[in-house]
Order: sequence, then structure tokens, then C-alpha cells
Amino acid sequence: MIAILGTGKMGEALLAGVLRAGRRPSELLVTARREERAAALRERYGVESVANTEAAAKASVLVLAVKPQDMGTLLAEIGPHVSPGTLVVSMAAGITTSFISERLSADVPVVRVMSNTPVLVDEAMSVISAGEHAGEEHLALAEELLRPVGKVTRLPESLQDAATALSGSGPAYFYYLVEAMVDAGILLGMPRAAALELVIQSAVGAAVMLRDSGEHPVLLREAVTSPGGTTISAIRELEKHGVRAAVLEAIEAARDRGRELAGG
Ligand SMILES: NC(=O)C1=CN([C@@H]2O[C@H](COP(=O)(O)OP(=O)(O)OC[C@H]3O[C@@H](n4cnc5c(N)ncnc54)[C@H](O)[C@@H]3O)[C@@H](O)[C@H]2O)C=CC1
Ligand SMILES: O=C(O)[C@@H]1CCC=N1
Repeated sequence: MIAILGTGKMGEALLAGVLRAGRRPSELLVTARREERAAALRERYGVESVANTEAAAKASVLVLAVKPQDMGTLLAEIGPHVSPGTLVVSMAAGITTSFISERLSADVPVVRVMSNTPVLVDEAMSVISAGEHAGEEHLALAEELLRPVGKVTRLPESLQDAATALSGSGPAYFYYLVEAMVDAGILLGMPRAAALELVIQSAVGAAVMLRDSGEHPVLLREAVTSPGGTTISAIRELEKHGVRAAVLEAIEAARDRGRELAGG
């Protein structure tokens, strides 16, 4: 039995994904803070909703999908009910496996995951790390859970805050760029709907080439950048405005914020 504790945006996306991948609703339990939310999940997915303590006692895999700020309260509630035979998988930004282990009985295996919202379309990037009591079999179990909703990679926990900044938040940076490019289209007199279509399809095309061509991004960009042409005029402005430095600083700030989150 797999239980998802705190079934908000990410928890629901994972729930929908594992059901799409062929698990039966009877293999899943969910918890939610509000009864209307629990009722909506029961109706939408045919899963049972229970109290956190009941989920903790019944499930062999517990997925913690609450906000980092709510993790202490949740762990205080479920701690006494989690047995060492249970695998705890945390999806929260910033929360370390030791933060979780300290609040559970000794030897409970904990795997930390940083996924992202493309879980919704089975294109997630999930980065997993083993805590002190988790071994190969626990990482393999977490991989089995997450693989149907996208790509899964293993990294040491010391890189999880960096992964959060790069791929956890990553989709937001691409959406932000799309927004800015659509504004540019408006500035150039393009109807909004047309600008959106042009930008989205360019993003999709570029993403598929990045994933499937095997070419380095620099070579892909050079292939677009004709001598004396239009693209280099745009690149000069991006460089002049320090966009590369802004990206470095932005992602470093996201990493630093992740480090702060466990402290509340
Ligand atoms: N939104 C994103 O793009 C990503 C979020 N995350 C992580 O996933 C986690 C969840 O994020 P979201 O789904 O965006 O947040 P959310 O706010 O949509 O979901 C959290 C849910 O937990 C519920 N909750 C809180 N305390 C509870 C308790 N004691 N018992 C039962 N339910 C409780 C809340 O009512 C809410 O529905 C966070 O820790 C975040 O760091 C990770 C990667 C990406
Ligand atoms: O912004 C956040 O804190 C979460 C974690 C990664 C993406 N969203």
C-alpha cells in the first residue's frame, strides 16, 4: 500500500501518474487537511482517504508531499506510527533526510526526492537521494514509483538543494521566458494568440532537439545564429543586459532558499 500524505498539487500529480501507470486505486491511500479536498480526491480517483496516523500505520510506502513549513507538524503526528519496515519518501524542498529521521523511530529508511510539475504529463525530472538508513532496495522502490511519471536520476543528498534550484523550480524559469517572449511579440505588434503559438512551438521544438539530437546546446544555438544575421543582434542585447549572470545568481538564490527551508 502506498500512502500520499498532504495531497496538494504535487501529491495529486503523483497520484494521477501512478494510477495512469496501472496501479489500482485500492493500492493507494491519500490524506488531506480539509474534508472537501479529501472528498474531491475520493471522487476523482476512487482512492480511500484516511487520517495521517492511519496512513502511516497501514502503508509500506509513505510519500510526504506537504510544504516544507508543514513537515515538522506532520512528522510529530505520524512519528510514533511509522515502523522501520516502512519506506518514507519525502518530496519537500529543503527538508533533509536527517530532519525526517530525527523525528521517526530509529532505522526507518528515508529517500528524498526532488521532482517537478511536469509529473502531470509524465515528463518529470525526479532526483532521488538515500538517507542514512536507506539502501539500494529503497532507492529502487522510489525509482519504480517515479519512473512512470518521467525521468529519475540518483544524486548525493549534498546536491539536492542544487537540484531543487535547477529542475524543481526549472519549469518556472522556462514559463517566465515564454511570458517575456510573448510580451516582445506584443511589442512588435503581433496578436497575443499568434505570439503565444509561435513561442510555445519554438520552445517545444527546441526542447525536443535538446533531448533527442545529442547535440550540445551551444552547437544548437550556433546553428541558429547566422553571421551578420538577426539572432546575433538579439544575443548581443542579452549579453549586454547580463542575462547569463542573472541566471547564475537566480539559481544560486533558489539553492540558498532551499537550504533555509528546513529551519522554517
Ligand atoms: N510545486 C512544485 O513545483 C514543486 C513542489 N515540490 C514540493 O512538494 C511539496 C508540495 O508542494 P505543492 O504540492 O506545490 O503544495 P500544496 O500546498 O499544493 O500541497 C500541500 C498539501 O498538503 C496539505 N497538508 C499540509 N499539512 C497537512 C497535514 N498535516 N496533513 C494532511 N495534509 C496536509 C495541504 O492542505 C496541501 O493540500 C512541497 O514540499 C514542495 O517543496 C517539489 C517540487 C516541485
Ligand atoms: O518553489 C518551491 O519552493 C517549490 C520547490 C521546487 C519548486 N517549487
